[in-house]
Formats: sequence, C-alpha cells, structure tokens
Amino acid sequence: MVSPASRIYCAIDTTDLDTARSLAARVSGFVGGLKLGLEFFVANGPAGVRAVVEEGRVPLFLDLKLHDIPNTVAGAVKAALPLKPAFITIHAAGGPAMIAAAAEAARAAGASRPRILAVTVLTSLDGPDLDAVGQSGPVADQVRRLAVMARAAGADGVVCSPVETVALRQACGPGFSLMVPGIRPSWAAPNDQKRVMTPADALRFGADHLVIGRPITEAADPADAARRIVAEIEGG
Ligand SMILES: O=C(O)c1cc(=O)[nH]c(=O)n1[C@@H]1O[C@H](COP(=O)(O)O)[C@@H](O)[C@H]1O
Repeated sequence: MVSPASRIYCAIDTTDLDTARSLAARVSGFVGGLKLGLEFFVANGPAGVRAVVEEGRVPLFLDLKLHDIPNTVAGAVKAALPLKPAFITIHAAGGPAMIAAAAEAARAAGASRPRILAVTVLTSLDGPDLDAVGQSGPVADQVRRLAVMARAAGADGVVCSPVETVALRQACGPGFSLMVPGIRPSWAAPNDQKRVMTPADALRFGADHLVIGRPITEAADPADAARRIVAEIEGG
C-alpha cells in the first residue's frame, strides 16, 4: 500500500528563497513531494526551483497553471522540462487544443515526462463565484465537464476539490490522477478555501494526491504538523 505521507505534496507558497529552502529541508522527510507555484516562481524563477528541489530531494510539482494559446503553453511546458517536474498544471478552461499541445510538449521528455494536470474549478470558488464569471450551473457539473474534456484531450489528470473526487473517478476511470487541494485537517482554518475536506476523508473518497500548504507551512513546527496530518490519516 502507498503510504499516506507519500501522497502529500506540500505547497510552499512564498517569495522568499531562504524560507522555501528551509521549509523544504524541514518537511521533505514527512511528505511525498513539494509544490512550487506562481508566487515562488515569479520571484525566484527556474534557479530558485532548482535550489529548493536540491534541498528537498523529493518529487517536484510545478504549479504554473498555464493558460494561453496552444503554441505558447507548449513552449512553456517545453521550457520547464529541464526542471524535471513530476507534475505541471495547466488550466482546463484553456480548451482541448491547448491541453493536447501541453501533453505533446511533455512527451518530448520520454519516460520521465511530467504528468500534465488540468485545473478544473479552483477550490477557492463556489456557485456564486461561477455565476459571477458567467458559468452558471452547479460547480460539480462544471468540474466534471472540464475533467472529461481534459482526459479526452490527453491530460494525465486534474486538480479538483475533495468534494468532486467520487464523481470524477466514475467519469474518468482508473489511472487518471486526481490531485486534490482544499485540504484542511480538523484543527486548521479554511483561509480562502471554500470546497474543503479533511485529509483522511479526501483519501477515503478517492484522491490520489493531497496538496497541503498553510496547515503545514504556517505551523510553528511544520515537520510536526506534517507528522500530525499523517497520524490523523492513519487514525481516520
Ligand atoms: O493547482 C493547485 O494546486 C490549486 C488548485 C486549486 O483549485 N486550489 C488550490 O488551492 N491550489 C493550490 O493548492 C495550494 C493550497 O494551499 P493551502 O490552501 O495553503 O493548503 C495553493 O498553493 C494553491 O495554489
């Protein structure tokens, strides 16, 4: 069985390179991988990513949430390949041609290629937020529509909230990665996340990987927070 710790990607969201390196060193023994996203990448670029990966020595999830015309997204995926990420994110809303172009660009890396994950509906959004951007209808329907389209276009998986995993497993089948943020242990604040679940419940409902940031990184002792989360999963 895959250990609970190995399913956790710790989101390191900071602009400060030393803070990121220190967090990577402290938590990497207790999680399966590290996620670096826009906040870190805009401030520190590929060199910063390399420095953090060197400190952590665990798989990298490069969360750039690419969303542009197919040619531009393919170019960005290709440019990220030297960083050897295990996962790269694109926005499913970029459409099938953009997703196919990203998948094709990733294939250039051969067997060690990054898995392309399509972000469905951000976990910080709920029904009224979708209404506000003209996507009326239940969030679950929009997530499902985007996931099915992303799979058909060649994505390896999606980023979705823990609330949608059961429906997506049914719609997309086995072998399609469900990367799940919006994870909050019972003792953590939701912050800006709206569609949330505890780590144990998210895994029970079929998440392949959990993305957990602030409950770990803002704890007084991040390594201990990661340990407590794993214990909570094993106990739950
Ligand atoms: O693509 C993501 O990783 C992502 C998608 C999404 O829908 N919601 C979401 O929170 N994320 C990321 O997951 C992380 C969650 O962090 P915390 O809310 O601090 O646990 C952040 O780095 C977000 O950028």
